[in-house]
Amino acid sequence: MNKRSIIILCIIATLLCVVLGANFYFMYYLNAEEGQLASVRALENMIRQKIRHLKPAYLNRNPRFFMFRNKLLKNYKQAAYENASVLWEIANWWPHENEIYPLYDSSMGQLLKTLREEPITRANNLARGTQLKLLLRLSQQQKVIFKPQWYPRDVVIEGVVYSGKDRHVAEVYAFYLGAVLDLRWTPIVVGRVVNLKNDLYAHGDQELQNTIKIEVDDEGNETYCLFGKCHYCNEEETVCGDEQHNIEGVIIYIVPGTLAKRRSPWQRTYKEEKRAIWEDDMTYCKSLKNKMETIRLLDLIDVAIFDYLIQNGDRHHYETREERVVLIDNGKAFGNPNKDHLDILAPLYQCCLIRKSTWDRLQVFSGGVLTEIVDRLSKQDALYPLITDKHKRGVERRLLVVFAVVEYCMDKEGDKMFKTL
Ligand SMILES: Nc1ncnc2c1ncn2[C@@H]1O[C@H](COP(=O)(O)OP(=O)(O)OP(=O)(O)O)[C@@H](O)[C@H]1O
Ligand SMILES: [Mn+2]
Repeated sequence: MNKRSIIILCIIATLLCVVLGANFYFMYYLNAEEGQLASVRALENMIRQKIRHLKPAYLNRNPRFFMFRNKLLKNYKQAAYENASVLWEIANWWPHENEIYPLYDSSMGQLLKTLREEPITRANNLARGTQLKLLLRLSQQQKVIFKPQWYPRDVVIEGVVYSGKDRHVAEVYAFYLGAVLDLRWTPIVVGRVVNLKNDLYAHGDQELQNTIKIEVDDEGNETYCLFGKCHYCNEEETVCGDEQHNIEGVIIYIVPGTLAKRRSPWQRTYKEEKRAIWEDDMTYCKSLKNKMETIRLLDLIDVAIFDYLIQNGDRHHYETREERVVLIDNGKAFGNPNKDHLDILAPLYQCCLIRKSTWDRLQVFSGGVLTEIVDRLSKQDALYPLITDKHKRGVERRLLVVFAVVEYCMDKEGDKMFKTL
């Protein structure tokens, strides 16, 4: 062999190695990805299987429910009051750690009435977060947050789980659902029809007034449209009043105390082409269990169940009050009643842990009772019915999924999955 042939042979060998190497790497990568996909699918199949074989107790009404129903209906029933200031003072003393209001308190029904009826005496833009919201003052005293209506109840938001703007009624629903499930970690919220002209523009500062467009037609009729001031706010996307200048919205009581914001370990990438580690790694919770206190993990698992029921897939950050998790910002729930994003439940099925009290409470509201009681409680709200029947069926369907996932975990972990922290 001459020198030239040797060089050519070497080049061919090197090229072969590179190509083969790349191929092997590619094949390895493919397999790894397939493996991950397979484990997610296997889990989904397991859950489907479990749902088909759920025990009757999960499907039927629980007789223990009646005891809870009467107390709930009594506690949240709107009641007359004399002095709103006194009630606000009481409510501002209520929060303890992440419990925003007590289990039972005769002031709750009165407080709800103050939020529905006390006059709005000041209105400003509130440029916190990314969505349009206002800071209102009631009776020159209590500050509350206002989120307006963007969509009719029956609109189906297509696309990814965090698509679209806020669904105002979701905040009210979250309040009652939290009360029912004894996750009293949400702000107190009521629906309210407010007048864009007389309540908001008339009591708005210059800045708010500058973000309200007033159009007058040929007959001299005015239309008021608010676009506000926030990250996503722009003059093309407005909330407009009807002929009387009324708009729907929700009044969110401000949680007293300091809130701290933290990145969720199950945060999405918010890029459709990029998946987060937790989305494919079914052992993701293992390392978290070492890094995070169990009480925090249990809080986040409660949050996951809550969010899954209402399909809030936008909890990129969670907030804490005195080191416990609060359920602030539930506006992105109820986007699409036909779709269940199982991955919102990842904290539950990846960690296979749940607070015993949450598990007991969920079972009290089996058999269609959960949406029934939220419906009964919210009958007094100005925005009733808060959600469509399709959404209600969605909540009930997902409750069964939660039961099935816990059954799956019980197979895997036994009773040690239940914690009392
Ligand atoms: N009821 C409340 N009590 C106290 N603080 C609140 C309350 N609601 C909201 N906040 C504060 O205002 C911030 C923004 O509110 P929120 O998260 O509802 O807005 P958002 O526009 O939906 O935000 P994002 O785009 O991040 O989802 C919260 O992070 C919280 O710190
Ligand atoms: Mn939000």
